Amino acid sequence: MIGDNIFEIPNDWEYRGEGNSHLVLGLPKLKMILRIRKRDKPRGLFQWFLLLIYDFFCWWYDSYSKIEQRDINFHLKVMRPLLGCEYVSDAKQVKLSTKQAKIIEEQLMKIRPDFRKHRILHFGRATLFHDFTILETKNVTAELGDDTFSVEIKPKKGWIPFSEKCFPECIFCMNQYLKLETGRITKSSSYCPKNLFSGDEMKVKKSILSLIDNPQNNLRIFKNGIIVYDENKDSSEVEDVMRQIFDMDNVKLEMLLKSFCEVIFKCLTRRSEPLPQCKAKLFCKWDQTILGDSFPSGCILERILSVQMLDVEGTKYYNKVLTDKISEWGYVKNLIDELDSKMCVKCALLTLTNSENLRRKDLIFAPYLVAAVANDCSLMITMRKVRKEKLNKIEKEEMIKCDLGYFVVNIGVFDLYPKPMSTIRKHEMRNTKLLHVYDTSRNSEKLKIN
Ligand SMILES: O=P(O)(O)O[C@@H]1[C@@H](OP(=O)(O)O)[C@H](OP(=O)(O)O)[C@H](O)[C@H](OP(=O)(O)O)[C@H]1OP(=O)(O)O
Ligand SMILES: Nc1ncnc2c1ncn2[C@@H]1O[C@H](COP(=O)(O)OP(=O)(O)OP(=O)(O)O)[C@@H](O)[C@H]1O
Repeated sequence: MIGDNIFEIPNDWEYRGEGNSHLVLGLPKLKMILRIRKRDKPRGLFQWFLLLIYDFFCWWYDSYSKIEQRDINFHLKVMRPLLGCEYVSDAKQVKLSTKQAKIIEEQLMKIRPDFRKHRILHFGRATLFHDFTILETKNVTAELGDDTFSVEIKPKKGWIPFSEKCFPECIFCMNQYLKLETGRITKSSSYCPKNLFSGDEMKVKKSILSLIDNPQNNLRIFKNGIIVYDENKDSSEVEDVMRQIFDMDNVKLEMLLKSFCEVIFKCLTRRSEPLPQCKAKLFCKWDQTILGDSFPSGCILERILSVQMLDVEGTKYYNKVLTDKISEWGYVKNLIDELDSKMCVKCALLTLTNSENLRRKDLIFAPYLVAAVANDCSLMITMRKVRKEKLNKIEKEEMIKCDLGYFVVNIGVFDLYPKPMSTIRKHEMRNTKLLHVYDTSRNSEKLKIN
């Protein structure tokens, strides 16, 4: 917490976007984003009244701030070391005044998408993170274009754990049938996370094209922090966005898209510094043994996939051993308290959960729940084109090159807060539903053909 002082939201704030659990404001002058928790909107006067009383007690005991700090600790002490500090932002909790909060809430009503309005802002829980749509160019000597573009990808689950190997398709692909049925999407996506996480150049590039064709909530493109392409735009608008990214008028769209895929592929598979040496080396290398040389070491695809791979067994197993006595969030504090600081987080986590005399029983579920965060996180590639190409050798090596020029880039990962224990039950129910909907959809397709 920044003292107990109230954080003044700067006047230049802008609505950046929101998911199911958080709403995000961009704060351009601070180069930060403010990520505010959301909660269900109470229905009826009685629920509002209960919430008011509950809020009062939470304020009295400072509970909201403690809960937010718990999540920040998980972000900083579990997810950040697993993915690498170069990809994950620091985090600082802030307190907002009720008056400010009300003003912002009112102004946001006009901007927020209707399907997200059933959740309201939980101003007791807010945190500042680095704004990944801003590119640090202090050390770049080359002349750069004026605009910064950011490509946000929510890659979803690319790893198939043991009990899901018999599923007809991956969770993302099966979920398309369910989302079609519930009206969340109008057209099925040809994107598949397994292809993106294959590391294979052709498959990764094909995945990027699929995301452009049908972005859903898996692709967004920003220009200087303002959305220019997402599921709400017409796919024909991508041409103008590509022209702006490459700063080129006389090149065919096909060539622009080819170069875009080239840049994104190179970013997703860009080698990075190895994680700090782990003396134990018990589990930190096993995923690399499985992955072989599919990826350049330390690239963002490898880092996310290796966290997803912490779930070896799959939902079915964890759901079977889960009892109702286990609390929703207790595992987060227990995990942070029990991690052995002499090992890397992966070794410490798996040593802990494989130990025969595990003191905190809820830690058995930690690998699954940490993997669940990696299955749902997002990454952002931020880039600015080099205007004049008189670059020295070192500059060229640091930049990303494609047929249409050089780019300065940065890669960030976010949405790394813990998930509650009930996520396991939720996933088990979802999987049952997915299999059912998949089956009925396929059967009705077959009937149509016959
Ligand atoms: O269950 P999934 O795979 O559909 O993922 C949920 C996401 O749906 P998606 O399929 O990406 O559209 C969902 O995203 P949307 O609300 O659909 O944009 C959330 O990210 C949800 O996480 P949480 O409940 O906010 O912590 C996600 O729930 P978790 O699975 O991470 O618990
Ligand atoms: N550090 C960041 N830098 C730039 N933009 C960000 C950052 N964090 C979040 N955003 C933007 O805010 C949006 C919502 O944030 P986030 O994904 O964390 O919300 P969420 O509700 O937790 O998501 P989900 O529905 O996946 O659980 C993102 O889609 C992204 O566009």
